[in-house]
Amino acid sequence: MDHQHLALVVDGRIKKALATAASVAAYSVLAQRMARELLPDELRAAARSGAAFLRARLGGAAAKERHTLVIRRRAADGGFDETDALYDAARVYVATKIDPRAMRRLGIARALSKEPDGSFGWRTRLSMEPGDTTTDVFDGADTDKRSKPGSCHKSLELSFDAEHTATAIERYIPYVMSTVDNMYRQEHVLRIYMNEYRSWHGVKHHHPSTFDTLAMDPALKRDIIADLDRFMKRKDYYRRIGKAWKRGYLLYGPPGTGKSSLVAAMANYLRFNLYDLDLSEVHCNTSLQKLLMAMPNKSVLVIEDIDCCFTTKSREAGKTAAVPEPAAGDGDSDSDSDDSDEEPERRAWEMQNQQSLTLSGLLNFIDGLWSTSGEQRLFVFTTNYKERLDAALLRPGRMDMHIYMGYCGWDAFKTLVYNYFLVDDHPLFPEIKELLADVEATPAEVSELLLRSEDADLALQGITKLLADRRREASNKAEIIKSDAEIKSDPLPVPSLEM
Ligand SMILES: Nc1ncnc2c1ncn2[C@@H]1O[C@H](COP(=O)(O)OP(=O)(O)OP(=O)(O)O)[C@@H](O)[C@H]1O
Repeated sequence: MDHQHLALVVDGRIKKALATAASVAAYSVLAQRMARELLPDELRAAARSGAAFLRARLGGAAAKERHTLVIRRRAADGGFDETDALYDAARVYVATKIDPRAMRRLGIARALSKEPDGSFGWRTRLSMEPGDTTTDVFDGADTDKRSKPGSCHKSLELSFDAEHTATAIERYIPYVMSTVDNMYRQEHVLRIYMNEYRSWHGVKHHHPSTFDTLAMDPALKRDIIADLDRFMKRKDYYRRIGKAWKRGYLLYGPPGTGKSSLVAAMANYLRFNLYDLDLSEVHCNTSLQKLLMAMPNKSVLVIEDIDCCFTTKSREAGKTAAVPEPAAGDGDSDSDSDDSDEEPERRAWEMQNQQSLTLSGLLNFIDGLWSTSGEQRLFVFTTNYKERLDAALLRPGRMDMHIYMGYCGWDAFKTLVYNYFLVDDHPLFPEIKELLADVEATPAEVSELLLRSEDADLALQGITKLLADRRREASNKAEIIKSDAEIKSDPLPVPSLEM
């Protein structure tokens, strides 16, 4: 017998483990962890699988009809070298289910794998051997996967009770695909793209900011994470309500409160590439459209300091008659860069017509028909001065979430101290907590002081001093203002001259 029985077990806990910890190149690590943490499930699954197998083999009154899906290495109509995407995904998925302790025979290999930071390292990979079995439980339904390596083609077989056919095809297969997609995303090195004139240029993005390291109000942080999670799951929802699968965030607050860090944390969390749009490089709406059209799915568009990007003049220009523009090139661009042989006349024309880049042009494009041509795109605008923003940007429904990034509160402070020193308590904490309630300091200021010393005591003393000085200055200032006000309300009697 030259085939594999792969009996996979998926329940809520394993799904979670896969979502957070799985790595395509770390099958063995994951498998060992799962074996350690989830042994009772595995045993349960093994028992279930055995029973199902016996039922199917022996027949009898209790045996249920089983259906099988054959996942071939090459799709029936695929070209000679074309490997079926589902076959690849299923093999990767199956590998994550291996419990080395439960297998008598296992394939083992050493391979060079790319780490998330872009470096390479050796990893051990385990794989199923012919004759092995694993069971997966998806929403309570058992599925068996079997692999049949043949002489001309290989295939995997997925079998399940006939009553679960719709679940297997419509939900389980997409689940396997998206699980593997997420695993690849965790491994994929993120990039940040910047625009130069009409094209994007990308570099590797290793911004260390994550939601764990971000210092902010914990409830707000939870809300943002929940919002992102909801957004990612809502493909069918957006389709049903007839809206583009995109989401807009407006981040506002004083300089140094973590707006850029939050953008990086969002991109890292979703594993999306960043497109950092510098509008001073964009001279008209056509160029803007070209750039946006080159922005792929699953990406984040960021425009920083949006309040500085559009002058009143340019806002109004959008309302006046459109300036005739030279015919745009092919807008159906998938590439990141397409302006290498841009005609100098076009560039000159656009430079002369800078006023034609408008906020309404940007917003119309983001909300318009183009927005429905892509999926899973985030738009993030940041500003230090929300009150200066155009009403068109603030109107309800324009940006889905307005997020205030404020001065360093107590929880944010503790996060920063933990980030830098792995310290979650200190004798100076009560005094600092009291000071933070009275005076304003940005997380950037606090971070800078924490970075100055490798000694937590010294760093915290520095912060205590900064905050105490600031409180003293504020109280001196308040005293002066108060006495000025008293003088004004109680002016010295002016001598009057009586004739
Ligand atoms: N909320 C925060 N959590 C963690 N670190 C922070 C936070 N805010 C600021 N920092 C630290 O300060 C540096 C500057 O912060 P960041 O650029 O994110 O602030 P910003 O609000 O975007 O500032 P600006 O408005 O000037 O662009 C960061 O690199 C980080 O080290």
